[in-house]
Amino acid sequence: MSTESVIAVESLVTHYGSRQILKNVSLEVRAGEILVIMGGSGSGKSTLLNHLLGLLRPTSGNVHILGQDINTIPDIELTLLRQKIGVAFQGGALFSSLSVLENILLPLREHTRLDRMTMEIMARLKMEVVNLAGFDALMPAELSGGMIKRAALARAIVMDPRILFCDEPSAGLDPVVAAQIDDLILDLRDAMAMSVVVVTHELDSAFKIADRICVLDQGEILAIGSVPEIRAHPNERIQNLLNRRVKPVDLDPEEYLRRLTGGRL
Ligand SMILES: Nc1ncnc2c1ncn2[C@@H]1O[C@H](COP(=O)(O)OP(=O)(O)OP(=O)(O)O)[C@@H](O)[C@H]1O
Repeated sequence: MSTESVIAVESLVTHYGSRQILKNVSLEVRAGEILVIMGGSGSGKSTLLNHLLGLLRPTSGNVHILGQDINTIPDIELTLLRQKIGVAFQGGALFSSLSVLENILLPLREHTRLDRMTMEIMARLKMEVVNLAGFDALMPAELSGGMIKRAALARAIVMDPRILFCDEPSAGLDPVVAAQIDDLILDLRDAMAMSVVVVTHELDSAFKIADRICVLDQGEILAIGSVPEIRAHPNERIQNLLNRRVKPVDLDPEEYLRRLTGGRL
């Protein structure tokens, strides 16, 4: 694995209204690695992912993707940068009125001027890779959960991205199908020499695919390290997360009263 970094996040702070959600988050993603961002519900995973995609602006701090500051680059360069990034959204985000093939063709139609036959060949190559060959004409409603995830992955990699983002790739799948998706992500990284950022709360999946795991809790990074390092980490909050022990969040009494009264006190 290279030490070149494809993503660099520095001192990221973000708020929703007056509430601080990410607290001084810094991390890097190295070329060719699979970095798993892991954390419980509400820990800030989706918020962090949205920052990495340039969909949210931070209160302070910055995010560099492939060497460019995603919050300050001109729109035209942002469009070019986005072509080097593939995103497999949670739930697939397939267009229900388009067939599997048409869904996978979308990025090529949007970003290239290739002729139809070339685009179809490129899309079908990726359908082979994700084991969906021959399912061109099926509509999203006709797909199983695992097939939806595979179609979303095929669409995310159709432009041969440098970085692939996967949001909860195995959530909602039975264990066997979830394990197949994990294997597919490992195969894709090896075959396409991409960096992969996976957001998940599935421990088994994280331990199986991660080169490094970033543990997020209440908007802060508790640790970043290899699977053995995270498993053996002495931090109690990390061990609680790994052992699925739910510890009540320390609540400020004033904040608690404000919540109970709907902000009227
Ligand atoms: N649009 C929003 N407006 C206000 N607060 C928000 C918004 N989106 C998220 N939050 C809050 O920010 C915190 C982090 O949410 P986020 O969705 O990033 O967590 P998550 O780790 O992805 O959770 P999950 O695994 O349940 O999806 C939560 O407390 C959530 O309530």
